[in-house]
Amino acid sequence: MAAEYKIKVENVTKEYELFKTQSEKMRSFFSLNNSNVPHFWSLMGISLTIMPGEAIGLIGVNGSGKSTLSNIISGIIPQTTGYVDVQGETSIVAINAGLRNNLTGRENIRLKSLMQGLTNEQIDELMPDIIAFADIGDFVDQPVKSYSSGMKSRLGFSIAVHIDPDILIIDEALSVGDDTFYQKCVDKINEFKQEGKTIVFVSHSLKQIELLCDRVAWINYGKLRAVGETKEVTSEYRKFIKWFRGLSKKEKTKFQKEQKNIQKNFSIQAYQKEVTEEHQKANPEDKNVASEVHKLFYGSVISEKMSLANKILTAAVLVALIFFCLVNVSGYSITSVLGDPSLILHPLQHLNVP
Ligand SMILES: Nc1ncnc2c1ncn2[C@@H]1O[C@H](COP(=O)(O)OP(=O)(O)OP(=O)(O)O)[C@@H](O)[C@H]1O
Repeated sequence: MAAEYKIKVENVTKEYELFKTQSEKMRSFFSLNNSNVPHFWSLMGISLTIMPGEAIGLIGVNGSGKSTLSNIISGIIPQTTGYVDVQGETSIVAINAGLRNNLTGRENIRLKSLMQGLTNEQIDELMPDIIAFADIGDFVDQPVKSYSSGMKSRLGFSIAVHIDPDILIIDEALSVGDDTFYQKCVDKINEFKQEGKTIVFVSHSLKQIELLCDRVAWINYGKLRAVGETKEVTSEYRKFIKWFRGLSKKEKTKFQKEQKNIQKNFSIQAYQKEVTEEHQKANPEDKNVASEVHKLFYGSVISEKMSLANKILTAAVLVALIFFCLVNVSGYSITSVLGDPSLILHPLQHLNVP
């Protein structure tokens, strides 16, 4: 049976390790203990269901996790834990996502369309419409790095809407265009809505959100603070913004620091325990709640980190490889070297170095 929803995220979290340097990141790959690296939880358990044909707005202050969530939904980055199910093809338009700077506009159109599964014939057919909608003139054959942010946004938006996705995710992409382009986008988004397509719209502009969205989710420092009717949630959010602006500079810094500390000190184990207890309360007879919640947390996750077992295995393979290389160079048999490892230091063979 087909799912009723279009997008479902349950108990989704996202953790980042804040490495200071690239070499620190490399070292952590082989290290057995990463506890010295500061951790940051960009999302701390988000659950949200989005229905077909719905236009849902994501709002929240800078750094609250809106782009992280929209990138997880569009499959650009994996979640750390939790369940994500997206029924259909997504296409994301974001200010800084998707376009390759060294390629021309035309090449970007082809690349992105191919990545979305279109054939070259389909792309040839769509090309003039995409270029016309983006309205970037002769720049279409120039590298994207020479575009203004408005031009990039127009091109990104044009590609995204013309490849006809089931789900359109727009992350702040309308904020850099001029009024004429903005109106064109609004018309296109309304067209999409009438066709019953699903839209996830990330914006700091409450006016745009109120104009385009049926429902709004307010993400606040990694948590879902409210979700519901657009007017109700934007009104709550406006109250929060007013309260925040009323604080002194010192109070603002203190508040933000406290929120960030909560995100740094978030415990996934404690959260999993909390969710397990909630599920157990709702289903007191269910004996398998703990394993069900564990599956919900980790069942559909592709781990970005190497497990301890994998690290040990990789290290063992490396050591074995080095050992066999040394034995080979030494000229002794493996059994001789195993009997007397010091033989490796006195090779029978000598490399003929000119
Ligand atoms: N690759 C990364 N490494 C470390 N931290 C990251 C990374 N990407 C995002 N973050 C952090 O995650 C948090 C959420 O970022 P995100 O971009 O999702 O917020 P946002 O709500 O979209 O913000 P904005 O409104 O400014 O676009 C921020 O504190 C950010 O610094």
